[in-house]
Amino acid sequence: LNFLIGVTNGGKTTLTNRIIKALPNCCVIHQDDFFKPQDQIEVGEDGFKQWDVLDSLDMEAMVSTVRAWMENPVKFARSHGVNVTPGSKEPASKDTHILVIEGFLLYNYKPLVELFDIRYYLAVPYEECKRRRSTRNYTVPDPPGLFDGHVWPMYLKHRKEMEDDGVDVGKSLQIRILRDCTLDCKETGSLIEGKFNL
Ligand SMILES: Nc1ncnc2c1ncn2[C@@H]1O[C@H](COP(=O)(O)OP(=O)(O)OP(=O)(O)O)[C@@H](O)[C@H]1O
Ligand SMILES: NC(=O)c1ccc[n+]([C@@H]2O[C@H](CO)[C@@H](O)[C@H]2O)c1
Repeated sequence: LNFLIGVTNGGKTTLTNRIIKALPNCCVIHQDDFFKPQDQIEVGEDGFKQWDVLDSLDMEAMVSTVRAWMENPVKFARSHGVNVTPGSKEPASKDTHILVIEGFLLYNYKPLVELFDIRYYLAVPYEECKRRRSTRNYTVPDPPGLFDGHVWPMYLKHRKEMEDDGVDVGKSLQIRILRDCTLDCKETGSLIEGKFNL
């Protein structure tokens, strides 16, 4: 299981799409697909719909989807239209199957944190993040002031919680990932950090 987490507009989806194009037997689960319907999103004291909190996501459904892949990656791949290499369905097949899970709030949900093998963290500075966000069209468009009033403060809060919980990123691996991902880093202008836990 590979986890790709990072700030909104850090380039997670872009990088994920490149990874799945480059690798066979590679499935992806997007956390954004698990947002609850709009009418179930709470409105905070600040007047904003609280999209950037765990309560806005059906995390149990997300974990069930991850478990479905773990139980039978070949079946999961086929039902999601992912090409599998011939022979993968043999019981003794040694083919490697990869799952990429990408999202902005993955490390703050314990049942998911327990499952990861490899994780990467994408970050972009405030100004760049705000600029990119302003070009996006989400299914529910950002009301004026949402970025500074909700999105960025929640990002800082969750990042701090993650660090306080000791979900740190390994330095040696960071170097290795930086080397492996030189191209992507240059292209995304993103900071990429990672940790292997094998
Ligand atoms: N290498 C890059 N250089 C410049 N802009 C980029 C790069 N990669 C992605 N972007 C732009 O940044 C925006 C966010 O990219 P992407 O959708 O991959 O991010 P994300 O982390 O998945 O965001 P979110 O979680 O909010 O959906 C897009 O408009 C995309 O075109
Ligand atoms: N995908 C959606 O339904 C949706 C709706 C409103 C806001 N968002 C934003 O998506 C980002 C994560 O990718 C978060 O910052 C949400 O604000 C998504």
